[in-house]
Amino acid sequence: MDVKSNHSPPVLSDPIPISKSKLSIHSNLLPYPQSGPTFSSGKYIGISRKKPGKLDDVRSNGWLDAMISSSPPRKKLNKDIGVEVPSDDIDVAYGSWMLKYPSALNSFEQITNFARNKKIAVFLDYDGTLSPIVDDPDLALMSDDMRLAVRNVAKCFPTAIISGRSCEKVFELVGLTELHYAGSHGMDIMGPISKRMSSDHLNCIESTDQQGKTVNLFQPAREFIPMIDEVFRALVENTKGVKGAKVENHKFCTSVHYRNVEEQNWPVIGQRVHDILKEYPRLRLTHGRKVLEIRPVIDWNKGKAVEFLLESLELNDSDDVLPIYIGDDRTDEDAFKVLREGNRGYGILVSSMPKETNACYSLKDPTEVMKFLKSLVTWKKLVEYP
Ligand SMILES: O=P(O)(O)OC[C@H]1O[C@H](O[C@H]2O[C@H](CO)[C@@H](O)[C@H](O)[C@H]2O)[C@H](O)[C@@H](O)[C@@H]1O
Repeated sequence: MDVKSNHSPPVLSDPIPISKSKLSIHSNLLPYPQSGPTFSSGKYIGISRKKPGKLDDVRSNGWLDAMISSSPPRKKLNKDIGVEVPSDDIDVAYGSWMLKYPSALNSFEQITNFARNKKIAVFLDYDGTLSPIVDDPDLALMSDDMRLAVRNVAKCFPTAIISGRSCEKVFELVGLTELHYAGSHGMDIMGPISKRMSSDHLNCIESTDQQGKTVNLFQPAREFIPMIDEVFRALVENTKGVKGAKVENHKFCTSVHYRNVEEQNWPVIGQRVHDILKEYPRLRLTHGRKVLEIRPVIDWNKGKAVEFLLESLELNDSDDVLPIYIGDDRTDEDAFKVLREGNRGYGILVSSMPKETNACYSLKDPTEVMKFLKSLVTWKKLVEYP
């Protein structure tokens, strides 16, 4: 199945400005390290209160560049596409970027023509996709209209939300029981009950969800819970002097937000995280939207979570199924890549800025996401009851 073949091979924009060989930095401290194997067990290293490293670390290993380029503000100078350009030029750049990643709304007919006689499965990211990006992560609420749109979609198509937040937190924010949830970048999946999945996958057990419904719980990074908790506490301690910094514990990963930190202190926050992470070779760093995300070095991500959920939902026959994944973040690229590489479905990037992506289509913001979800429901009803 050739979902969309008119796109050149994707180039990720994640900045890795210097070669790994030039500096002898441990791979977990380089930006966007490759996923590695799962480690069976082992004691983690306690944090030694050593002298903090020099701020040069975060400059030389590319962290600072990645921090600066994440979530660039609109109508300001844009460093995300490599050069600083005024906002008018950004609009022009956005227009030509959209030739490559057309609006999923304008291309709706093309998408649904392809979906005819197929089962659509919908995967949604939360922050920046269903809720707008706001300064305080605790206030990233989705609107009632959006909740209704997601609910209606979930009634028509198998639907899952795959978020960087903990499963509990994202369920608390969304509050819908009609869909499946995967938290911690897919490392905490609450999927449909499946005997085959629990026998095929280690770390997959039967459990009950918040409503007492039996679910399949898949937690491939279970053994890292104490380590993440330890690192979370160290991060809280080490960043508490930096005004605006906020640390979140997502059980299988932890996030350090710098959105509200003065830009002049970004090297400080980066360096503090760096100093802690270098004590934990089994953890790695990824960059989100003004957030540093620390997670286990295991071969698992949102792309694997999509594959796992498709299998759990018995939707992994790719000729018959069209998965659609909508997300805004770098971590969503793993899911876009899975869909693109297998020619399996459509990735839709939510962005109002030009960005390199593995997605096929784009939507500007959560408002457009909502319009797209509503259109899917209308289309489904028309197909069913013409
Ligand atoms: O995978 P997601 O559902 O997109 O989660 C990714 C991160 O989202 C949250 O942070 C982002 O949204 C915040 C609220 O709008 C914003 O303040 C922050 O700057 C963004 O990075 C969440 O708080 C993180 O823990 C998630 O990892």
